[in-house]
Amino acid sequence: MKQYLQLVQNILDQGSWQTNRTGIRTLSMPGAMLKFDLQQGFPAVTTKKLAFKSAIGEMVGFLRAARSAADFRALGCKVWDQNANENQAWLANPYRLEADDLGPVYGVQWRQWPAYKLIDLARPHSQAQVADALAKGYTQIGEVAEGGKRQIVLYKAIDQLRQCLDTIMTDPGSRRILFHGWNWAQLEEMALPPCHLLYQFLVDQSKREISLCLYIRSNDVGLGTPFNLTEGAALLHLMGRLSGYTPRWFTYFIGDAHIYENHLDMLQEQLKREPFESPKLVLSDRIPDYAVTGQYQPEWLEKVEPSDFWLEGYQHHAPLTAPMAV
Ligand SMILES: Nc1nc(=O)c2c([nH]1)NC[C@@H]1CN(c3ccc(C(=O)N[C@@H](CCC(=O)O)C(=O)O)cc3)CN21
Ligand SMILES: O=c1ccn([C@H]2C[C@H](O)[C@@H](COP(=O)(O)O)O2)c(=O)[nH]1
Repeated sequence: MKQYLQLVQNILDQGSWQTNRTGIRTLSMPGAMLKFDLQQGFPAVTTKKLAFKSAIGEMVGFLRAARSAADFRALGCKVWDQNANENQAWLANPYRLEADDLGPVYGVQWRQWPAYKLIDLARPHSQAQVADALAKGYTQIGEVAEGGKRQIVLYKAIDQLRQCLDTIMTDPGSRRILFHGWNWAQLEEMALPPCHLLYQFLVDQSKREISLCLYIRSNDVGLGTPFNLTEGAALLHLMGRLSGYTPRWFTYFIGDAHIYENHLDMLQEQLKREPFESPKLVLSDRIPDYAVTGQYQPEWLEKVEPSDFWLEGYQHHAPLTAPMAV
């Protein structure tokens, strides 16, 4: 995983000091890209011990639309505890429901993006529009009268991830297979607005390969990047397994790439270490391979467990860690 070390070195060479909401300064660099051929191995950091089980637990939590740090802990991932319970701004936020609550973060948007339609009954084809919305799974939740106009309110929770998987199956040539976490209508209800927020899947029908472009608006290169690389690549493997395509290119775009001041020692130490060969990700045989079964089983998006994922041949240097900025 030389690319990770190159990113760290680039930030050290070209970054500049910035202040931010956490009170811990960062060396920051605008714009970075890492691109991995997953056929050559899994992008696990090797210059320290990757908390693989924790990262996979977080991803499984996203798949299940978790909104509580307790849900993540139950999956073996403790990294949300501080954001849920130690951030003063969040503790004072009226949308925080209870201890451990995170609000409608990541998975809630991935699996249950709230969608509303307002249909003015006086406008052309309004009845056909209502019928179309009902056929697409919306339910009528009310009626409002605004300025004398009658409007129907319809609601549905959009399962963006499932729609992506469905589209990979039904229209693999589509250039619209993406899901988004940045829901402006709910940002203020979240403990933290999403960092990894745009996932686009690209299918190569002739090679029977699937690729992912992931955009991360803000990335903590010391702690966040190793997790985000693991989760993005594992998600691509899972989507490939369920749709019968081989995972290939994982392209990782960062908006604000930064190193927190108190992570510098950890990263300097990693730069002194020679990276090992990349390991291989293995998915349990429990997860049905569409290429083998020919049976589409999208319910496995929810059924997978952290124990269904493991690394083979993972060689790493001694563990290193550093505090998370809250
Ligand atoms: N400042 C900050 N950085 C982040 O990367 C981050 C947040 N906040 N808030 C939300 C999530 C949580 N993520 C995190 C948070 C902490 C670790 C972390 O402490 N990792 C340790 C080991 C953790 C473990 O053993 O479970 C590490 O050494 O990798 C990783 C990802 C990524 N996110
Ligand atoms: O998956 C994640 C989640 C969070 N981060 C980091 C990036 C930043 O250091 C903080 C978020 O703070 P903002 O002020 O909202 O940018 O968390 C990450 O790297 N990966």
